[in-house]
Amino acid sequence: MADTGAVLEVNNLSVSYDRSPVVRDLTLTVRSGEVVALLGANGAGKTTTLRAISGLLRHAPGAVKLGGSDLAGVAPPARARLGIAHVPSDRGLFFGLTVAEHFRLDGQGVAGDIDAAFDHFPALRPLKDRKAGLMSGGEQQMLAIARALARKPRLLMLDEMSLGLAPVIVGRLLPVVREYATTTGTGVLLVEQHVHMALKLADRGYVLSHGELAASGTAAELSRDSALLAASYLGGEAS
Ligand SMILES: Nc1ncnc2c1ncn2[C@@H]1O[C@H](COP(=O)(O)OP(=O)(O)OP(=O)(O)O)[C@@H](O)[C@H]1O
Repeated sequence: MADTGAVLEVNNLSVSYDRSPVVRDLTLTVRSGEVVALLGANGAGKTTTLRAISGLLRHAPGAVKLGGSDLAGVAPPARARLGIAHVPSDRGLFFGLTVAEHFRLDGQGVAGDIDAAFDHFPALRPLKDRKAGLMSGGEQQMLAIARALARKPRLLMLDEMSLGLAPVIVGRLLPVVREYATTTGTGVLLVEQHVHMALKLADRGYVLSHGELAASGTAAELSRDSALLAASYLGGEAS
């Protein structure tokens, strides 16, 4: 088990689109081996937060640190090389490419790399030569996550991995992520609509409301405070 230092530190992060602030003064931490849930209603600023951490949106100096190093001014590809893997909600796949070709595209072409990725998701193994566009939503999400894991990230960010998937499928994917974090020390920041499912396996969580931090705590604490979660969530999923 790796050390438990902070992999990601977000300090007073503020992000604007065309000068309208969308994320305000957000501070959060993801430690090595932790799964941290980032929760909140539609439009609360979760995706914007992940995009700023990836370097796709500008942020102030000191607002995003990876392993203690300030990432201000570091471009997205360089952040990826430093160990940030970001799986966007559309999964970032190429429908005309096969499973194996996705790994080759990422420079993970050797059999050992692909095999290690398939160890996390054995269901992908027989689909090696299948085009992503011909796979089910669950299989596509497995590929998207396996691709990210094959890069052995220090920080894995998953945006709405459950989008379009049946809860039973999500219930199979999330434990793989949990196990990966625990065994490798990778920190995971998980944006998830299925609040209860996320809090069941997360260590801690942060709740965003209108771009600001509305609550934070251990997953157990947040799960108990269903009134607060529901209030922050508008949709009332937390009841
Ligand atoms: N490219 C953009 N230009 C302008 N405003 C944007 C842009 N992307 C998002 N927004 C706005 O920023 C706010 C936060 O959006 P964001 O996607 O970060 O929320 P979210 O919490 O991830 O919600 P969702 O679950 O709907 O994706 C919303 O009001 C959204 O309309």
